[in-house]
Amino acid sequence: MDRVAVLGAGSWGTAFAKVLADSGTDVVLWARRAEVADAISTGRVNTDYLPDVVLPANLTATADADKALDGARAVVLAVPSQTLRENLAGWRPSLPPGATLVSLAKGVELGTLKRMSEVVREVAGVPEDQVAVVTGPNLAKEIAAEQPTATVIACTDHDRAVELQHACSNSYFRPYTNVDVVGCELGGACKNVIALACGMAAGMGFGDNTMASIITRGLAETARLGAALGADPLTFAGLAGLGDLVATCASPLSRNRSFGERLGRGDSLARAQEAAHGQVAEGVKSCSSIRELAARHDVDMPITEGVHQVCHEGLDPRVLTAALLGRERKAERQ
Ligand SMILES: NC(=O)C1=CN([C@@H]2O[C@H](COP(=O)(O)OP(=O)(O)OC[C@H]3O[C@@H](n4cnc5c(N)ncnc54)[C@H](OP(=O)(O)O)[C@@H]3O)[C@@H](O)[C@H]2O)C=CC1
Ligand SMILES: O=C(CO)COP(=O)(O)O
Repeated sequence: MDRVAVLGAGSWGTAFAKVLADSGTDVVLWARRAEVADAISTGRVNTDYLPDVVLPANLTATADADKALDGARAVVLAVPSQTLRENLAGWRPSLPPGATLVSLAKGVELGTLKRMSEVVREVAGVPEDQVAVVTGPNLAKEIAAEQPTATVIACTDHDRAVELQHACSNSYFRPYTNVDVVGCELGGACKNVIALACGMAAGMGFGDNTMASIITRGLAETARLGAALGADPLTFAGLAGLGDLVATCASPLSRNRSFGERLGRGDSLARAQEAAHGQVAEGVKSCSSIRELAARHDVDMPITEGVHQVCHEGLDPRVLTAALLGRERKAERQ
């Protein structure tokens, strides 16, 4: 692939731009603040998000989105889920015709309850097969440090997914393709909410049995939602499902898990938000949209419901624990 634009120079946008560049693809990275673009251009470092990582020479940065988009074969969208619609609407006039539009965001839009690829299709006015999603166990800091990982490129157009796969394959990053966009996106969005629950459990002092139980039951409720929305059930056993769930729920690098941990230790939502230093913990908003989506499709998601109540209705995580344990007894695969 000749040239790729990455729009959004936070942790994952910057790390993914590095992955592309290290795979031999020329990349232009757009940062919304000129000082971030300047620091990358002059010092080869994103001082705000990945201060210890030297970025390769075939990665250039700009604060001018038109410049980044000019002639790009693929456009990677690396902004938070809840701002993607507004950002993309601004970029739409400059999107190169036919370019693959790639979402990195893991969330479900508040209000519309749309997945990110649905938002992209709607705002950019492109067909489903022009939109791809990259998702999997991909903690940005580890990838920026070139620690080996795998990921999934989901697109209904297999050839487009393969083209992107070539553009971002290297010695530390191994992308697989998948045509189940619905399942892959739901896996990425729902695991953030389950990671908040795991963080809460850790904050309350619970150990590995509790974590494993939340992860496994979290996967069960994610798969139930997936089934209702037409996802392939096997996707949830793969990198975009179980893989990302395990990485995010277990890692101290996860913003969602860390956020939940603060709530579990008794911090208020406002204090947890302050401690996030402006970095996005997508599950805090997506717990509400996913809960609504589940209700619309009559799907039972008790952990997601509880996380929503802790984050937005002031429920004490200890009360949530008691409520989850006190639910009506049932068979595991009911
Ligand atoms: N970090 C990770 O490990 C991974 C993240 N993801 C997903 O990728 C997406 C992006 O996350 P990530 O890069 O980590 O987020 P960060 O919080 O690290 O960075 C967010 C980026 O988006 C920019 N931004 C914030 N608000 C707006 C806005 N209103 N308009 C335009 N740009 C904005 C920020 O700019 P500024 O610096 O100027 O505020 C920053 O460049 C999320 O959906 C996340 O779930 C997926 C896999 C891994
Ligand atoms: O999506 C991620 C790892 O795959 C990053 O998780 P956090 O957003 O919780 O840091």
